[in-house]
Amino acid sequence: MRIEDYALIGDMQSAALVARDGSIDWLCLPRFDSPACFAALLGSERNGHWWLGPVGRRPATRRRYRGESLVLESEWDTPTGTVRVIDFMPPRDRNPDVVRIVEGVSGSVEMSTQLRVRFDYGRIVPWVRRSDGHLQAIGGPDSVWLHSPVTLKGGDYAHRATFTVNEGERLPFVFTWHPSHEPMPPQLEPGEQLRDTEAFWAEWMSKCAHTGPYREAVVRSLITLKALTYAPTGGMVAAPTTSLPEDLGGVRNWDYRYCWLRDATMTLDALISSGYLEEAADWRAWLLRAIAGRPQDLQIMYGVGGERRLPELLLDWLDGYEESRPVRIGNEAAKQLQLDVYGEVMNCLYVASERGLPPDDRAWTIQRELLDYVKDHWDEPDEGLWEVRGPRRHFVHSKVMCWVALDRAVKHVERFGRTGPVEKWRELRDTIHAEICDKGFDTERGTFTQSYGSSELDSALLMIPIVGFLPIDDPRVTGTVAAVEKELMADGFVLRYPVAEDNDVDGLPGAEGAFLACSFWLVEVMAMQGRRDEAKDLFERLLGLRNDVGLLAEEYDPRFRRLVGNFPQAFSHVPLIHAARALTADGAEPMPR
Ligand SMILES: OC[C@H]1O[C@H](O[C@H]2O[C@H](CO)[C@@H](O)[C@H](O)[C@H]2O)[C@H](O)[C@@H](O)[C@@H]1O
Repeated sequence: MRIEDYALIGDMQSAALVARDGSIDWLCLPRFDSPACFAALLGSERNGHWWLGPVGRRPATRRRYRGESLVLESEWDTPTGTVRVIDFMPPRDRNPDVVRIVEGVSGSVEMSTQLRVRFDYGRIVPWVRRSDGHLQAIGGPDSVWLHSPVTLKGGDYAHRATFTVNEGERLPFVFTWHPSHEPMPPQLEPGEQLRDTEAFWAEWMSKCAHTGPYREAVVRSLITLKALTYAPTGGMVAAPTTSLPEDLGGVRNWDYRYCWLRDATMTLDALISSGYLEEAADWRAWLLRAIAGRPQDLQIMYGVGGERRLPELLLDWLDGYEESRPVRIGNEAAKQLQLDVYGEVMNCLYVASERGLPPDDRAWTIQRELLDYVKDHWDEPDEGLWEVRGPRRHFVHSKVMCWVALDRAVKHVERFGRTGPVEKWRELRDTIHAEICDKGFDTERGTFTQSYGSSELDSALLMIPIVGFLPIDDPRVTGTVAAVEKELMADGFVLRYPVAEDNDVDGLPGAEGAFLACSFWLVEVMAMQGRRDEAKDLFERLLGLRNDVGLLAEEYDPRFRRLVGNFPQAFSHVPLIHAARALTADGAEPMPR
């Protein structure tokens, strides 16, 4: 299956990927970052999956989400009739459930299902038994139950059934996880769960403040971002998958099931600007707990519960998506120095205050400590927002975001009467600004560069006008935007930096596709420059990369015309929302974000 063949369902604690042919190929329980019980996505069906569809196994004729919800409907037209499968995960009460309801739409259709549970990322074949007519699979700490009027029979380490569904009939399947030492959880009534799940999403969408064009794309992005939040703590994952390759067949395979301060703050900016302040309050509480302690111990990412240790492990029993090895869990980038996150956190908390998030003294105390850290470390080299695995550098974007940290602190004082050494912050803000303009700008080429003294470009430089570091009509901005457009485009989309088989910009072998976030940033910048037609054209081409249910991965590889990287990716859906807003706004001022 291609990455774009998957749809997402989730319960704000974990998520599953449902293939176009009705197979659930990825599901981690009970949390986003728990071991997968279906890992066919990164190996084969032998690593666990749950297929449900008409016999003969073929892609659905059409799929959609039911209205503005995360309830998926796949329909197959067959020679004998039409059948619908409704897939969803009810927002969690106690145990995680996947509910699948088969509905006869017309005629009668012969259906089939195959369930292979493999705990621990496809490695553990569970012990399966039947109790009171229900199927239970147990392996170590995990237990799952399948409740259904359809009886599945075992053989060849899988459970299968074939059955007929007639017009007007409904046959439910409910798959429930619980810790294996606990008794079977109470059974759900699937029809009631469907109503409640739809009501949950309707209620959440009723708060959406987005007006203007592109509503459908913005709404799907908002729902996807909400699905990536971890409800118990307020944390949010960058994507629900690990190791979907940025380079098909290559080694650029990373685990995104963690809470990056960068991705999370950007997600919040998008949610806040769309009217969702509650998520901002939850995330601020998560942040304060996660970073509690000494500011020098701040990490750039955490587990969704605030965990700090995310050691990288290789799962050698998985072949990888289209043989893209290694499959990694954990992420060593957690230990990197990425100075931009200080600016992102300060900006996000400032925007939240502007939008009415009530003040919190503890939050301000921590912000002041973060500023102390910036004061002492802004002039050090770091790994930057792209988390390069090569040597540290003086990344221009990192320094710009240090400027943002101080700028938003000053504004916080000016606007909300907070106290702090504001004169010192102003001075340092000016010092950083002057150094960037001096050391990060190539006067001969008329462009800012990726790092001090380098000749490389970087699309993160598009953030310079977006965050308000320089005005959009400053010649240095004009030159940088022109250079990015000239040198970093592939098939009309934007690369983050000039990565190719024969250079070593990021310390990794192989190449990668166009980075979708950067392409959306260019839309925003073009809109600010008054190039509305070009901005609209690029934006609509980007929308054309979404799959049939509106989802985007991290990158698009123009060589293969395919989405690549983890999926669906918050870092792509966030700038989609900002770009849509920029196209409805008027003028060259940076968007409040
Ligand atoms: O390119 C190498 C790095 O790739 C990943 O980082 C990317 O994903 C992050 C999560 O969305 C994002 O915050 C970052 O800007 C991206 O470069 C990976 O997580 C890193 O371990 C890896 O070094």
